Amino acid sequence: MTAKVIDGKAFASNVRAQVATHVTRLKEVNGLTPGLAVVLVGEDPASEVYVRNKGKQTVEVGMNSYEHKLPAETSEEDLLALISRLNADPAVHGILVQLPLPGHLDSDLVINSIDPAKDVDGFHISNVGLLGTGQKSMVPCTPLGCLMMLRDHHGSLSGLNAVVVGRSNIVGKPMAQLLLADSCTVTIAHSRTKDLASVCRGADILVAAVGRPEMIPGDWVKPGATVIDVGINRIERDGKKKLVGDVEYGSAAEVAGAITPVPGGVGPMTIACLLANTLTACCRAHGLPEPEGLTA
Ligand SMILES: Nc1nc2c(c(=O)[nH]1)N[C@@H](CN(C=O)c1ccc(C(=O)N[C@@H](CCC(=O)O)C(=O)O)cc1)CN2
Repeated sequence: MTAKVIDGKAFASNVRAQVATHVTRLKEVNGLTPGLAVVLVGEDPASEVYVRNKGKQTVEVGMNSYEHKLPAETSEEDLLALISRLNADPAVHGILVQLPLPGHLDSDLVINSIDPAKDVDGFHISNVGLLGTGQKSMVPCTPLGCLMMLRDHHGSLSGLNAVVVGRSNIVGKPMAQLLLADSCTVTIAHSRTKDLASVCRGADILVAAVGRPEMIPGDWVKPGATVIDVGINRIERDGKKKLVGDVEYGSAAEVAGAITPVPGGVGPMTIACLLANTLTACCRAHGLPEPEGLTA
């Protein structure tokens, strides 16, 4: 079997087009323009690229983008003061602090200082709790993107065996909650899981989010399974720099029914879902109906 390749770039472009249509209507009918504030502390090169792309795509869908670039040595007090101002600003519907933060800043403290209604990353402890208890929340962007692609491919996910490899707060745990809410039977596996290979072989849906280059080979994949590769690992091979996922793409694509590539799979969906979440936050802030198909 050769797997169907799930094209995240095309999917993300479609999500952005839907967001743009809603934004146009919000402006025309309600006189509202959703606004997203992105805060970057320090000069991490990958983060700078992500933040630049976030700002560019925010403007492209017709929203207002507010970028705050702070020096690496910014104090916690100054960062919290900025977030407090953004929380109070009615033009800002979404706030995002780019991760990772420099080591002297307490990420949990910073994230939990964001107004949960504006927490478009879905990382605030209130949103984590709401998601875990099946209540309306802001949903983390990467898992939301994975869910959209899975729903599109399968229709219903009900009753499917899903294995999520990785237990991070940003991807693994929220992904598992979303799959559970869609009535999958969910296993969260990780580096200490016994016989990880056979756990993975039981998965109809295999989500790899461990951050270890090509850790999952094709013979861990159940024939016909859907493989969602969240890994973004920069490696050097034959003297060339390369981006690979957590799954060994070549061997897995021979066995799987469908698979996301790296690059061009899950990655582009992260920013598309950030825009969708900002739109959702704006609609909720103004008591308007939420955009259909763009939330969990
Ligand atoms: N506050 C947050 N910080 C971080 C998040 C997040 O969701 N919120 N996620 C990642 C970085 N990230 C967005 O911030 C992100 C990662 C990857 C991509 C992407 O499009 N990847 C491309 C490859 C791009 C490349 O060449 O590097 C792909 O997979 O095709 C977008 C956004 C950590 N921090």
